[in-house]
Amino acid sequence: MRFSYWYRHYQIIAKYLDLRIDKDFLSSIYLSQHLGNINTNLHYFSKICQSKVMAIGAGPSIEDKQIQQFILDVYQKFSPKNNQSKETNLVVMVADGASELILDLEIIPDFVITDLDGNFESLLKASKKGSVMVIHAHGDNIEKINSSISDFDKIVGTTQNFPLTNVFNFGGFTDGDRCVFLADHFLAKEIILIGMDFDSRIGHFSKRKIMNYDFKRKKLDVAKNLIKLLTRWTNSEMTQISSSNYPSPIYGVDRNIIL
Ligand SMILES: Nc1ncnc2c1ncn2[C@@H]1O[C@H](COP(=O)(O)OP(=O)(O)OP(=O)(O)O)[C@@H](O)[C@H]1O
Ligand SMILES: Nc1nc2c(c(=O)[nH]1)N=C(CO)CN2
Repeated sequence: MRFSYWYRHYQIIAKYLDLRIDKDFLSSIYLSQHLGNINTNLHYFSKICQSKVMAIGAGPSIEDKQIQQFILDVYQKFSPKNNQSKETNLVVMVADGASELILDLEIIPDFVITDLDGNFESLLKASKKGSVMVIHAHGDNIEKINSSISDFDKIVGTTQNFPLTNVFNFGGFTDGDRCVFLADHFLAKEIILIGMDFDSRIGHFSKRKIMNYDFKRKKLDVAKNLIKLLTRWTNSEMTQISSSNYPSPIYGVDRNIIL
């Protein structure tokens, strides 16, 4: 997404959520400093091109057994070690809190998209097992950026503000919709949205203690609207998988499948 186009949306989001744009910028500067001058390996993302991406959020539907079975079935069928056809590579992208479940299912995510707000043990475990950590700097995680970056191995920095050395802006806001923007940016052939239940209750794998419920709900509104916006121009085919317990259709996606 072109930065100038994103920036207009970011300004609207900042106003809606009452965010401090200066603090967002400061956080990105710290992240850039921590990552240093050695070029980030953007080669990590090359596997996304023409792939099938499972973009997994922490909505309540991932607590349902049939959704977990769906994730396992897709993984078993298309993961590089099982995929005989080699036509479509599978890439697993997980938003923050959902990494706990995905690791429990014995899947190592290719990418964990995080603002370091999720279960820290799961983030560390994913990183130790080889996941690329796509770490997002914003005005409300400055302390975590400064204290935790050195705990992770393969890191790519992101921001919702101006891009800086080793800190990229691929568009998107919450960890869930940023998975989808990242997959689109690196030209995924297909994006399967799972656990993106933006109209439902806050998922158990999302933050356990919600400090500000209204703020969290508003962030989910933003996420849903951004994905709707992306459906207007993306060339990736988008399929949303949800469960009948938590219907949260995103209009504009190519297919809505309710399990
Ligand atoms: N009902 C839902 N509850 C929670 N997360 C959801 C839901 N539906 C979709 N999601 C997506 O799953 C992602 C889970 O991420 P998580 O809540 O762990 O971290 P986050 O984006 O940093 O949120 P926050 O900082 O607000 O806690 C969210 O970013 C959101 O995009
Ligand atoms: N300033 C600020 N920016 C964000 C925040 C947040 O809490 N504060 N949360 C996000 C993920 O949900 C994404 N961006």
